[in-house]
Amino acid sequence: MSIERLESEKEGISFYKLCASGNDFIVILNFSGEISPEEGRELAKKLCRPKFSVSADGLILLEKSSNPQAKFAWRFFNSDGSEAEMCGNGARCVARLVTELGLFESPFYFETKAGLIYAEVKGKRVKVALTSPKDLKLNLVLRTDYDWFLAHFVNTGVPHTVIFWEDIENAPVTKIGPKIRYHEAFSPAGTNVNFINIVEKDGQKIIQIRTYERGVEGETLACGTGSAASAYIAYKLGLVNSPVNVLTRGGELLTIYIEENENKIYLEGDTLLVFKGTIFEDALK
Ligand SMILES: N[C@@H](CCC[C@H](N)C(=O)O)C(=O)O
Repeated sequence: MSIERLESEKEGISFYKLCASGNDFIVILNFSGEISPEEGRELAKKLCRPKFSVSADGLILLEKSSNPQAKFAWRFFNSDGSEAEMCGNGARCVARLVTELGLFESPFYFETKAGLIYAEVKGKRVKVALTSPKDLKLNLVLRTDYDWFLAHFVNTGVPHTVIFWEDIENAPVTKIGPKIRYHEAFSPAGTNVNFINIVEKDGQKIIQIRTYERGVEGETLACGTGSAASAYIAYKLGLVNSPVNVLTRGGELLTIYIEENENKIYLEGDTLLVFKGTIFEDALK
């Protein structure tokens, strides 16, 4: 393919690349519905690959919603092509994108498989209200072929298991993560797995977190719903007060607000608009 042809090529899928605290996403405007869910799954598998393609933790299709309360809907695909009900950091990214593009004015609601998400955008800072936490289970004993673990569980849009681990630098994220992710206690949906430690800095408690993500099948630099789940569990155990600061593996702080009266968790942090691009044929083979 010649440079001239590449430059003049009008065909191809336009996309945006965004990042929230090191959790990165490819976002495609699919309001025409041209890309089917099956094609979305295939695109995620191809385009999320590092080195061979754009590289990302997930791919998001923005679509029309039939819910009168929602401005739009999304389909979220993990990098392995699996579809997830929700993604906190992805939600912050799309809220920023549609606002920057002038498509919708903040605040607004949008539709996910987990339910309606409320979003407020202030420049690059985005705050979203997640779906109400459900299925809370504290103090589960999980046996694995390696060892047993004391764990906690909550669904903050997607399923999350939380394990306290003091030496967070050496937490066995990729060794034990998959064993818990596929543990029979969470079958068939599986779970994301968060290792957390609470430290005190300048009189303030901070949760350090590392997450093994379902559908990425590895550690990511941040997980919004995982940070929310961890803060919620630490709060329920009486270990922290709201708002809770969560230090992600990527080094950014996320702020989690727990509103008991509304039974809601809010997730706030910065977002990055990284680039806009066009996918060429070669990358779709
Ligand atoms: N990184 C996300 C969660 C994405 C979905 C997750 N991998 C799953 O399949 O449950 C976040 O920021 O919440």
